[in-house]
Amino acid sequence: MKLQTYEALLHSKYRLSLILFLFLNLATALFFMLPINKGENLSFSLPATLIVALSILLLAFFLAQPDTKKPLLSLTSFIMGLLWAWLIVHKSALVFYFDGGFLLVSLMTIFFISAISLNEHLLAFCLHIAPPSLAVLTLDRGQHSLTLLFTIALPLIGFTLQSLMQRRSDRFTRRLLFQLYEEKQSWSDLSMLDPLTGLYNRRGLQSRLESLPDHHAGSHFMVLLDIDNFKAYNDNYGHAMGDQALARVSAAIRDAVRSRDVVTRYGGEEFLVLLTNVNAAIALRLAERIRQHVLDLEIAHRFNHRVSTHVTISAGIAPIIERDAAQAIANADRALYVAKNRGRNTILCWDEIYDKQPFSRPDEAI
Ligand SMILES: Nc1nc2c(ncn2[C@@H]2O[C@H](COP(=O)(O)OP(=O)(O)OP(=O)(O)O)[C@@H](O)[C@H]2O)c(=O)[nH]1
Repeated sequence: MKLQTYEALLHSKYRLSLILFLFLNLATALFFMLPINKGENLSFSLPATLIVALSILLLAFFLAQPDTKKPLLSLTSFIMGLLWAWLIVHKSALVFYFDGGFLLVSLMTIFFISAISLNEHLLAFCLHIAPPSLAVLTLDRGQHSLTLLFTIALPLIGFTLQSLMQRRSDRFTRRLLFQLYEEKQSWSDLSMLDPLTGLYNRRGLQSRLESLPDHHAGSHFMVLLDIDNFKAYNDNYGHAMGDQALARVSAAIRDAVRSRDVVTRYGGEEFLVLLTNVNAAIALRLAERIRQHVLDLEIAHRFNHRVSTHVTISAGIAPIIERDAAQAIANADRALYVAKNRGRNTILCWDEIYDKQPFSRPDEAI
């Protein structure tokens, strides 16, 4: 579940409350048009007609405008509350026998509408019941104060407490969701990094490739790098020293290129650098800088003696053509093998070997 999905869920709940609220107002106002006493005609009072008309209009509006924002619910509730107060005053004048029963029923009806449709919106709830409650208390003139106050206070207190609990639980859910989302993000970030070197792994590279902006052919380059004679280094200095060397070489590669370039640990002692928005000359210069930075580390490697007394690196470079990164990597790989054949500590561009004789892998050549 995404954060946006949760927000969308809250919005759809809000919208449903609004529609239910209008529907209940509409139905109740129509019911209030029925005659109070037997034998009377339908009473089309102005406030009841206004509630019906407003409910229909707003229902049509909200159904047509699904993105309507929250404050409208409070405003609509208050307007409806005022109209209900007006309707109760109007209707009470027509009641044949006044014993407070009509006021009580009216009040309960308003609370019924609010409790069902506004149970998650305390402000709208209060704005809806306030005008009719005041109207009822005024009309009653203190005759049934206790009963009416009890009828108003009990649901109001209950509703407020329930609303506070609901808010706490909503806040908790929201916090939990944010926390889970952040954890998911950091797990996802970690899953793209190589733990030894801190560089991107293949998954990280894939993700960066997917977000690579469109470019004209040949403006991004792949540089595949491989530490020379690393097996001999491991065999003679031990695996732990090998790990240290790998970490230092990784840092040197990262240092040598620009921050927008993507440096990946592609395999054991193999690295892939995605150089973005460069031309062939700059790509070659950056690869040369990497080679020099690694040599400048001066990591002793006696078993690399045919090449140097320090750890060295070889590289193959190839442009990405028609967004085909896999083909560019394959081409860079070929150039790398030829570079190894040519004595290691060497950089070679794909176009230098393109269309030339098939080459053999360095191990096969030795
Ligand atoms: N210490 C350490 N060694 C690793 C790691 N991953 C791969 N290696 C070692 O890297 C070495 C790679 O050796 P090879 O593929 O034979 O290549 P090489 O000896 O570097 O020879 P060339 O590439 O031809 O110059 C192997 O001995 C692997 O065990 C790692 O995470 N840590």
